[in-house]
Formats: sequence, C-alpha cells, structure tokens
Amino acid sequence: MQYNLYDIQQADQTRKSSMQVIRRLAPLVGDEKNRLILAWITMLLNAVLTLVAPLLIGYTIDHDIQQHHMQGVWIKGWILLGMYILAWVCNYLQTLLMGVVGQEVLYKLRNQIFQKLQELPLAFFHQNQSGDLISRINSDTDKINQFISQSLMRFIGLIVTMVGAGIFLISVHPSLGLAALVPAAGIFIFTQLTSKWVKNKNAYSLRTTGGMSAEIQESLHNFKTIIAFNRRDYFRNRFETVNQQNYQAAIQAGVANNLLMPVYSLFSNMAQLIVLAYGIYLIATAHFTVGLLISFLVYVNRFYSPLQQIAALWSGFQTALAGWDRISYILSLESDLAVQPVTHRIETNYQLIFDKVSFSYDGKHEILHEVSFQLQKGKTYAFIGPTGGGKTTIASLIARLYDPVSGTIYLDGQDLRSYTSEIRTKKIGFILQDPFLFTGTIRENILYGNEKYVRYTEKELMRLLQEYGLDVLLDKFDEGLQTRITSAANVLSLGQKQLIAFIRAVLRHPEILILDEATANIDTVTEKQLETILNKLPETTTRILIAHRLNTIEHADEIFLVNAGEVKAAGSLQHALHMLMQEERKS
Ligand SMILES: Nc1ncnc2c1ncn2[C@@H]1O[C@H](COP(=O)(O)OP(=O)(O)OP(=O)(O)O)[C@@H](O)[C@H]1O
Repeated sequence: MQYNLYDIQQADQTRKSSMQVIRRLAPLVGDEKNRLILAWITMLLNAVLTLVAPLLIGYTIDHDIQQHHMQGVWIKGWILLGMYILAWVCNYLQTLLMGVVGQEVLYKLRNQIFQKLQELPLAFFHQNQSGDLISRINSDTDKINQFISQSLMRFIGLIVTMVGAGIFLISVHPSLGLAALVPAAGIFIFTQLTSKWVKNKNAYSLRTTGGMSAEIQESLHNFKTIIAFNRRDYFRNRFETVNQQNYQAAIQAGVANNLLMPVYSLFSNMAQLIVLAYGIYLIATAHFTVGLLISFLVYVNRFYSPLQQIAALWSGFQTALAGWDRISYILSLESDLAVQPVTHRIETNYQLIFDKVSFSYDGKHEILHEVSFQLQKGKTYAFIGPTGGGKTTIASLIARLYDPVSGTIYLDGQDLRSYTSEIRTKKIGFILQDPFLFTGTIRENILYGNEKYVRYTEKELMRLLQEYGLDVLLDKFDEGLQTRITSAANVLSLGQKQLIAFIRAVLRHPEILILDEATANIDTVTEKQLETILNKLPETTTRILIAHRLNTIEHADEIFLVNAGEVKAAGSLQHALHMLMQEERKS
C-alpha cells in the first residue's frame, strides 16, 4: 500500500516541463480531428494570404506606381481587397471551429475527471479537500477551454506567419534579413529564461484558487458548528488569509504574464530601426528598391507583431498548461483497490475470516495488529470497545473501503479483494453512524441502487415494507414515502436519517449486515422495533453490530472486544463488560 499516493497538492509541487504537459494534452484534442484539420486549413490559408499581400504591395509600387501604370494599380487593388475578404472569412471559420473544439474538450474533460473521481478510493478523498477538487473540475478545465477555443489556432497561425515572414526576409535579402532577425534571438533567450517562472506563478495562482474554494466549502459545510461555537471570526480570519494569498498570487501571476509584452515591443522597434537604417544605405548604394524596402518593413512587422501577440497569448497558454498539469495528475491516478485475480480459495465453513490482518491509515500508526477472527453465517456478532479502538476500521475493511496492509480477509473462502464491487456490495450491507442521503424523496433514497424494487408501484412497495415490518418506521415521517429530503438533509434528525439508511440496507437483502452505531440516535421504542425487524431477516443473514450502548448487543451470539490494535473474543456480555472495565482501568 502506497501512502500519500493520492495527495494531489503534494504532486502539484513536482513541476513538469511544458513539453511533457503538451504531450499529455494532445490525445484530448485528438478526437476532434476533422474540425482541427478544417481549422488548420483555414488558418494556413489566412497566414498565406497575410504573407502574400505585402509582396503584392511592393511589386505594385515598383512595377505599377513608379511606372505610372494605373490600370495595374486598380487590378492589384481589387486583388488585394479579395484577399483581405477571404482572409477574414478564414479567420471567422477558424474561430467558430475552435470554439466548438474547446467546448467539446471541456465537456469531455469534466466527464473524465468526474468518472475518475468515482473510481478513486476513499483514501483519495481523505487526503484531498473537496473544494480544491471542485475548483479543478470547474475552473481549471475552463482555462483549457479558453486556451483551445480562443488561442490555440491563433497561436499556431501566428507562428506560421512568423516563420513565413522570416523565410521571406532571409530569401529576399539574406544580410538585411539576418540583421532584422537578430533582436528575435534576444526575445527567444528572454522567453526561455522566464517561461518556467511564469508557469510556476500561474500554477501557484491556480493552487491558491483551489485552496480558497476548499476553505469556502469547509465553512459552508460546518456552518452550524461555526455558529454554535461563535467561531465566525475564526473562519473569517482563515478565509481572509487564503483570500489574501489568492490575491497576491494573482497579482504575481499578472506581473509575470505581462512582463513579456513590453520586452517584445522593445525588440520589435529595434528590428524596424535596423532595417530602416541598413535598407536606406542599400538603396543609396543602388542594391535595393524602395518597393522592396516597404515590403521588407511590412514583413519585419509581420514577423514581430505575431511575437507580440504570442506574448499576449502566452499567459493564457501558461495558465492552461498549469491547469492541465493539475487535472492530468488526477486522471493518471489508479485506484489501489482494483479487483485482484483469485489466487486461491480456502475450504471453510466460516463466512468471514480475518487472517492476521494489520492496518494503518497513514503507514505510521498501526490501528490493527495481526487481527484474526471468524464469523459464521446467520449469527449476530457485536464489536465493542473504547472510542478510537478500531471498530469502524474493522467495518470499513469488511466493506473494502480500504485494503489491509498485511494479512487477508476471506469472504466465503475467497479473498475479499477478488470480488467485484457489484457482488461485494450485494453481499454486504452497511449502515453508518451518519448516513448520507441524496436530494429527493424517501422512496428514492431507500431504493437507491436497488434494481430489484426500483420499478415497484407505491402499493407494491408498501406491501413489501409491511412484509419486513419496515412500514412502522415510515410513521415517523409526515408524508411517508413521499417526504422530501433536501441536499443537506438537515430537515431530518440524525435518528430519522438512520431509519432511512436502515430501510435502504434491509431492502437490499445483504448476506452480511453491518450496523455501525446505527441506532445510537434512536429512541428505545423505535430501537425495539428495529430489533424486531432484524430478527425477521432471513436466518442466513449475518449481523455485525458495532455499539456503545450495551443493551443493544445483549442478544449477540458472540461479542468481540476491540482495543489497542487487538480483537479478543469476550464470550458472554458479563465477561465483555468485565474486560471492558479492565481495559479502561489500564488506560
Ligand atoms: N480516515 C482516517 N484517517 C486516519 N486515521 C483514522 C481515520 N479514521 C479513523 N482513524 C483513526 O483510527 C483509529 C480507530 O478509529 P475507529 O473509527 O476505527 O475507532 P472506533 O472504535 O470505531 O471509534 P468510535 O467508537 O469513536 O466510533 C482512531 O485512532 C482514529 O483516529
């Protein structure tokens, strides 16, 4: 088991080069091949038209204007107009196509991340804050969309125009061309030196946005506690700190992003000056024409102006790369709870076996140490012990929310890890201390994931509930099955939520039913009703009760004491109580 594997904040610290990130971005736009090819053609046509126009202007000056050949001037004028209109159409089409590509990528990317989040194990969510994850799904993906839809093709188009202009400058007059390109070398070196720094500033800015989102999420989630303890000031201060960090990071990113622009302008002006001075000297020595110098100056502009525009797009590019960096790490994660092949089966009459199971959440503190016990089908087992002893951890291991660090858990003689999640969740039902309910009605919540009864009519469902004795529990809700539950489920008491989770678990007919403090918030009358329902379950259902209140476990067939990494069979309730008191005295 690899600890901290899922800590995405830590992964953010290991920066990758732009090329590494771009290579991983490529498959994402690969599906949009047709649109990309079309956008590429329109972009290329636009670049060619933009490049040919100055040549035509220079030619017209030297061959038509200077020779007073007016008809030639008119014809070239109309051709130029046609070229500009065509270039505009190409530009428009390309923007349209890339807008669609950007949205498609955004849509797919968000789906992919969400799907990945569903596959990742619980450890991932313990190691990361949900606010930061939301920020990655919402904001970072949109940074990539913005870059693809608004900048990508323009970016490539500008590079094509620049290369074309550079080729023209060198081929028309090599020495003047080279002189014009010298300042570009300065720009190249400057960009190389600063781009890693710019990207890091943008990555930090995105990280602080994620941190702020996590802070908001935590405050909203714990709002009741904040008010109850009058800790508004504490959370306000915490928010102010992350907001301040985000503000400063955004300013730093802005400074970094806008640094290139003035530097590019400076180098571009230097190039114009060099061409003008050297060009006039060449004309004076009869080695160059006026028309060519004008074309040359336009091409110098065609070379440096894209550079300036690239500088403006550069920040978007760096932000998109930083965003993609943060997203692609999540996409590359694999669940360490994958289904394992069946290596061997053991012959046994026990339904569930813990064989020398050790477990740790963080690799440092061992919660369970070589724990062994066996459970038989159809019996009721109770796990008791002091707070923090490891009872819930045992239940989590049975539900395979985690894998043991060492040792094996066998379910019906087969390694628990070799069952698919469908089969495992069918066999094992779970009622938690604080169950999670979805927005919707009680009916929807109790039939969640239950394919067998999901299409039952209200009447059929009621008959079924009566059969199991569950109908009495619905009396606790004003509108019965149709009672609405809001997203936060705050309209219900904890006890009511536990009742819904109870009905949900019983209706799934699990072979093993685990109740983790599932009745801790329920009154004694209702608790008796639950006991009757549990007794009505098929004889083959194994019940595992985790409880603090000892009256709830008096009918258990066997009691286990869980403490300090060990599980001991306690025999009778009397003996269990005695052991518990001894343990408490020791601690
Ligand atoms: N997700 C987690 N990450 C790290 N440590 C955890 C996690 N969940 C529980 N622990 C630690 O594991 C130990 C056992 O916790 P567990 O919840 O299994 O105890 P418990 O016996 O069920 O306690 P309680 O009776 O209070 O429910 C505790 O020390 C707890 O702090």
